[in-house]
Amino acid sequence: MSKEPVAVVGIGQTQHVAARRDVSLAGLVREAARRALDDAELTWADIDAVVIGKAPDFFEGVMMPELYLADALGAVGKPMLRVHTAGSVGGSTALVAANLVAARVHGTVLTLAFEKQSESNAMWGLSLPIPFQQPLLAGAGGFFAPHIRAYMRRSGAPETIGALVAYKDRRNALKNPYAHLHEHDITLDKVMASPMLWDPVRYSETCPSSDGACAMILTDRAGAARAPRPPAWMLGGAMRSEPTLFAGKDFVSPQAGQDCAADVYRQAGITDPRREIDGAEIYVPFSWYEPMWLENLGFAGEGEGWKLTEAGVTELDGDLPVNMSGGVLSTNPIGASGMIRFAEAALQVRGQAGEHQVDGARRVLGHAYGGGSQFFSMWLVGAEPPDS
Ligand SMILES: CC(=O)SCCNC(=O)CCNC(=O)[C@H](O)C(C)(C)COP(=O)(O)OP(=O)(O)OC[C@H]1O[C@@H](n2cnc3c(N)ncnc32)[C@H](O)[C@@H]1OP(=O)(O)O
Repeated sequence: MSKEPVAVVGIGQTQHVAARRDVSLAGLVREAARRALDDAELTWADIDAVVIGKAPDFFEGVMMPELYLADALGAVGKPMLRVHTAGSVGGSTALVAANLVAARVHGTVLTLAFEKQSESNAMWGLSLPIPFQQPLLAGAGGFFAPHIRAYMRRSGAPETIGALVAYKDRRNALKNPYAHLHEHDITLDKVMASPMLWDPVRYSETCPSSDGACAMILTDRAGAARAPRPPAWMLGGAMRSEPTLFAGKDFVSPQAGQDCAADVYRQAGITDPRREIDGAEIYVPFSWYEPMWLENLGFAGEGEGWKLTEAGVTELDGDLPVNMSGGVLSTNPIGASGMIRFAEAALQVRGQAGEHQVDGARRVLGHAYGGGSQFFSMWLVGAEPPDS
């Protein structure tokens, strides 16, 4: 039996900031959910099931928050499910919800991902002492910096590439009212003069820690026909995992990421991603991950990703715009960040991305990764249904 086509008919985000002291976790998620319902012009009664995701509980110190969020998310008397795949969770949560629609288990599903990092300290939360290793890691930056160095050495990329990505993403964020960082005085010189945090990652080349939530309403063909605004259609979606450490693991271009992208392209009938995809929202928490993931996702050959960045191809008005919303580099409520990538891709093909809209975007990729580059989730959305 063929799968039911899946449409995104509602999207809601909170204002992403360093600390949302005015709301509880429940208040934060409800705000995003309400906005998604309003966008779809639906009520809580129209939702058949709720699928939520967030990164590890120790980010807020609230264990199993899903136990008390059922009420805030209108899930009393309905199925509710929590997904966890570290930083990629926002993407995999959306895919679990999409698969419930595709399999005709539910007609309309609310999916939501969140993080309220101000309740804790993500950098030190991510500095876990791993058995049998030197306890020298300071946060995710400490973990990923050596892999960036490996990429720089392998590709021969000039030192300026990371700053170019940061300068672009922070300028894009100025066009996105929901973005956390709005640095109106940003310049390339300012990025390059910012303090070195985790060599080679400077202060302006890292993501902030954010509070925020993102929600989407996913529905079937009948639901899409009733939608008040143009839907985004899922053309392909996939997840892949691999262990954090194993002999032969390539941290610069993990096999799981390559396989995940290849699966999505196969489902969507894409044979040349660089030419057939109009833009991408890629999970880039540290600026150098833009060229690294461009290669991992097949947009550039090995060692060539930085050339796209340097040539301006990934700028908002470039040939392959990347992180039009300002990306993770400007907003990182970790658990929500993957879903924000998926939602921003959907906004683009719905023509509703406002000032950071790419003219005529028809097919856009949403990407997320998490853990020690071990979980990947991606989807490709289009302006037309998959069978059109
Ligand atoms: C899979 C993954 O997602 S891996 C990535 C996981 N996330 C991380 O590793 C988080 C990395 N970032 C950090 O650890 C922190 O934001 C740091 C170290 C860069 C800065 O730490 P702090 O100065 O203590 O940040 P804090 O959250 O208190 O924010 C202080 C101010 O600086 C701003 N700020 C935080 N980071 C940045 C940044 N990188 N660039 C510019 N401004 C920033 C905040 O918005 C806030 O401003 P506001 O008071 O006007 O709202």
